Amino acid sequence: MAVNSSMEDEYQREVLKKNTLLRLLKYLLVYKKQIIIVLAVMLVTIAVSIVNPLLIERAINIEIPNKDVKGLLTLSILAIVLNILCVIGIKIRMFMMARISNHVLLDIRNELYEHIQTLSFSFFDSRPTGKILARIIGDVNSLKDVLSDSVTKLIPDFLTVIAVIAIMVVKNWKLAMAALILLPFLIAGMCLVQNLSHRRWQIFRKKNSNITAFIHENFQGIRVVQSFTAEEESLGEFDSLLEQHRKSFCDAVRLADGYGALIELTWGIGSFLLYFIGIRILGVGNVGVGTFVAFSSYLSMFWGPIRNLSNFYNKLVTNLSAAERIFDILDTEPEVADREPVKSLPPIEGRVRFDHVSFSYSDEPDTMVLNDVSFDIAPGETIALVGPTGAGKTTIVNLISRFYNITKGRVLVDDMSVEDVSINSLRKQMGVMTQDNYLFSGTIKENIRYGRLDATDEEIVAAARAVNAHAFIMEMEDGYDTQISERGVRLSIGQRQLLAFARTMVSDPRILILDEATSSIDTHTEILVQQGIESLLAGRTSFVIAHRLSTIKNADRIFVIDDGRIVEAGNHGELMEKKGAYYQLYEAQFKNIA
Ligand SMILES: Nc1ncnc2c1ncn2[C@@H]1O[C@H](COP(=O)(O)OP(=O)(O)OP(=O)(O)O)[C@@H](O)[C@H]1O
Repeated sequence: MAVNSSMEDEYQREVLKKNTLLRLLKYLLVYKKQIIIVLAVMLVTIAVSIVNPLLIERAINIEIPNKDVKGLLTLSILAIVLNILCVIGIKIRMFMMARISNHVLLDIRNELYEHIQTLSFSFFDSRPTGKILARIIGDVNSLKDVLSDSVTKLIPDFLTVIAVIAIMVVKNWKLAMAALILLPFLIAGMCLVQNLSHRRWQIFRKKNSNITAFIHENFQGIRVVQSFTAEEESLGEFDSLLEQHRKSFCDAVRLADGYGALIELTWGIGSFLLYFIGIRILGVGNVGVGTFVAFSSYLSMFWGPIRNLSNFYNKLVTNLSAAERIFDILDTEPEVADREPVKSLPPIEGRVRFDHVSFSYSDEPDTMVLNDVSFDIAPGETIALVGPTGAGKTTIVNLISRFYNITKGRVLVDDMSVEDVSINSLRKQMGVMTQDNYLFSGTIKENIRYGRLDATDEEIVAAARAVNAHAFIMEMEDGYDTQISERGVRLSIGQRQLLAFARTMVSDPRILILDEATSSIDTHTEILVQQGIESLLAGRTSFVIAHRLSTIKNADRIFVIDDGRIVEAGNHGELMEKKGAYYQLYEAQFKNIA
């Protein structure tokens, strides 16, 4: 199913819930030492809470009838000390557990982020950024409660239930049976409800992710939305997403609420049975008031945790779908990956060869975007790629950097197939400049240094000078230390291009891929940009998806691409003489641009 729209639900594999749970617990086990301390503290607090009713029973059955004030006082002091210890213990365990679960969330988020970085273009092509964000932020956040509750609630509640049952059975098994007789019904109800509930929470998560994707996409494109005055339509779509979200939440929560009522009912009937059987069948005289009071306390100590456990179970079912979504991404293998045995590409001269390359973005037949493309480029040559839109120019350059796996044929760099060398060693020697020229928030210097992280300040200035960016940078308030915001919105389009040139210049790649921006800029900046391009291209093998006549004319060879094939190749003069596809393109497109 398509996922590249905020209006569509993502496809998600059905995953065995038990596996998801075990996998989540593995993250907790990294902190087993701290968890052991939490559990030890917890055992003490549980023991104290279980002893409490026994103290009351003793007070009512023995000390009060015997009017033993000293005994009562001793019991009270003991109860106070134990309960203070219990409160301190609870605070310690809560603090420690909050820290552990926070660490686990960071670990998961880190692993997710690291993994997503390894995924190929095809992964990002098929998913809006908002949906990826929803998984890294929203889904990971919703695991927080499950993680901390699984240790701070699940284990103590479970232990409490076991301990209370044991004490009740030892003290009076008939009363114990009376109190617990409804438990099997509750468990059966829980099993019935959970499958349905899980599915509904899965739907809710998808709707949630659609909203994040929509908001992200809309704010990214806010300039387009506002300039086309499409706010109303946007709002309409958003309302519809909110409505779907509300409905999915209500569907899921209705089940959860119904289940909560069932627990309360079972608790009430359990208490009734305890008193009924105790008084009518066993007789108060046979049981003792103190024992009744103690049993009544145990009953709430029993049903309280049972209620917590089922709430936890509910939460688990709710959030397990978030965990599944996270693991779904972690299990996605990068389509483009190093092939074993992987070799590092040694420093290259810059020869590039396409050997009968065909390529399709999808697995479906008859969708070839490139058809049997072959060429051989000598080191240092500049190739201009021209052709109608959608012809396959970007696709050709994407394959040189191996952003996608080639469907048929081979791409060779210095006679080594790009599929046989490590992706890292290949891309390190390439400079890829798309029209996007993405700049990050930070200083100008940091943005240029992104090209090569160990570049010195002098190298950064030299690179900026070489591409004509130095002058405008020095005119800014803090020169190279001027802060720019995300995407460089404070800069003009021409300035952004010059900065992107400097960033590539500092990385000093042997092979340069440049998608020339088409946007028109003022004549002065245009001259600067043209000179910048010339300095960038000098001495490197360059592929330019060319839109400037000057670049095309200066290129050693021009490839005219049409329908995924090279239909003509040669320099400007040769192709003009030929009066073929290039000549027509020149007459139609390039003749009138300087
Ligand atoms: N990520 C993608 N997934 C699927 N199809 C794609 C993808 N990118 C491009 N295409 C398709 O591949 C074909 C070639 O696209 P490409 O971007 O290589 O063309 P182009 O010559 O660079 O066009 P332009 O000059 O408009 O940028 C087009 O039909 C396009 O729709």
